[in-house]
Amino acid sequence: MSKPLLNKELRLARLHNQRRIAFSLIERSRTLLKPGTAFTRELHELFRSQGRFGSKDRRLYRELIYTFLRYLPWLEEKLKDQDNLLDTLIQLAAPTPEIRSLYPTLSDKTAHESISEQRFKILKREAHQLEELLPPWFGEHTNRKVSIPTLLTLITRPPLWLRIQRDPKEDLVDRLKATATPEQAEQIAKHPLIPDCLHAPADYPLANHPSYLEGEVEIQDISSQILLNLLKEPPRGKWLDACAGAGGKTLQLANLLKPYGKVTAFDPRSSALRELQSRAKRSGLRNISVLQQRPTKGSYDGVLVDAPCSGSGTWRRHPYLMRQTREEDIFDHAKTQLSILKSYSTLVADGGLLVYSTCSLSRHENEAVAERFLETEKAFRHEPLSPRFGFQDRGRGITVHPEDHNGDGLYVTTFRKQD
Ligand SMILES: C[S@@+](CC[C@H](N)C(=O)[O-])C[C@H]1O[C@@H](n2cnc3c(N)ncnc32)[C@H](O)[C@@H]1O
Repeated sequence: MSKPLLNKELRLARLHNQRRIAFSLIERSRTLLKPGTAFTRELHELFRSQGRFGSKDRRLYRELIYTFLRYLPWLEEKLKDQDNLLDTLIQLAAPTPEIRSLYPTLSDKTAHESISEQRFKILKREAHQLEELLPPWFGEHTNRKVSIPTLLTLITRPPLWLRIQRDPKEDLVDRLKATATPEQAEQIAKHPLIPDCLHAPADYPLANHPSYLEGEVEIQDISSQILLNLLKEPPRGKWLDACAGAGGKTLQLANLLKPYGKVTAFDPRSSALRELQSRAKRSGLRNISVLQQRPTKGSYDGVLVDAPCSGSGTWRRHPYLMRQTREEDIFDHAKTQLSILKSYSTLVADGGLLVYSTCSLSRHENEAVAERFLETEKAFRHEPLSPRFGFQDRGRGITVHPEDHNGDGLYVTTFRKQD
């Protein structure tokens, strides 16, 4: 047998194997959709159970599984036909290098739709039908009508948003472009409106880039970056980031505070705090401290309560949440949010600011919680956010929708404690 023929056969055998593994993982991932299942952790375990999975394998199978979850209501019937399901998924998924390697297996050689928002058309559906992909209660919960642009955003994964954390010595954009493919390089640019914000394609290989390893840039979704830029006055003094998670906002806050203030971060998840500490170290910022115990005393000029929530604003990044969240979960979250907000409001100094935010698009977790808070906490008044980037606080906070800046969805409102 000649060598090229052998290579072709090996390649086909590999593709066949990849498709078999993908299908089995997709079937098994459906069992992780029960409400309350830690989907990402379980998926990680599922990948580990496959033995020798490298980062490329994980990227490939995750992209296929997440694509499946985005379109689940339309794809369930295709589970009966493995080849048909995989061919469809390969066309719907983002054309990453790993996905591209699967193209030749498409039986009908259909060209991949280059415009991500139009890919659903291969399923012979119209844009308005995309609503069928969302949980039926969702439209009733949002404070803006679920429009076609909303739907198109919710079914596509967002780009990689970066925040410039340190003034770069030389042109950062050029350095990021230097390690990108020509296609990726074309999409790397500074945002024209949002300070320090950079756009890169979702598949940009950032993990080993010196600018990332040395803390010159951090990963932070654009809407999350917008949040602190909407405060009426730049933050000053002593701040508490009460629900800091892995520190996305802690780092940005520390940057905005320096050299006039500092931020103390807390989160009940010690693993998140460990990640926060390593990111803080990388950033070189010295005005961040971490609390391992929930703070019960103290008086802060600002307290940020970025509360745990349903995460519906992050469905495009975490499509499993769209499949796991039930309407009753939203109401449970709202109760927890109100209680967390009230408990940390006691740490706000007289004249200080309390910031409440969620990455939910449900008004029950957002405006309704803020209203209930103001009903009982008479020392606080709503303080309107700054009208920037086209947003306007009409007395009920601001919702940044995923389609506004091609990022996550979130809600933010602020309360001033009276002197
Ligand atoms: C939306 S996430 C925070 C994201 C983070 N602020 C960021 O910018 O990356 C909500 C966080 O609240 C934490 N949390 C849950 N219950 C809490 C509580 N009672 N007090 C403080 N944090 C809590 C969760 O562990 C989770 O990390």
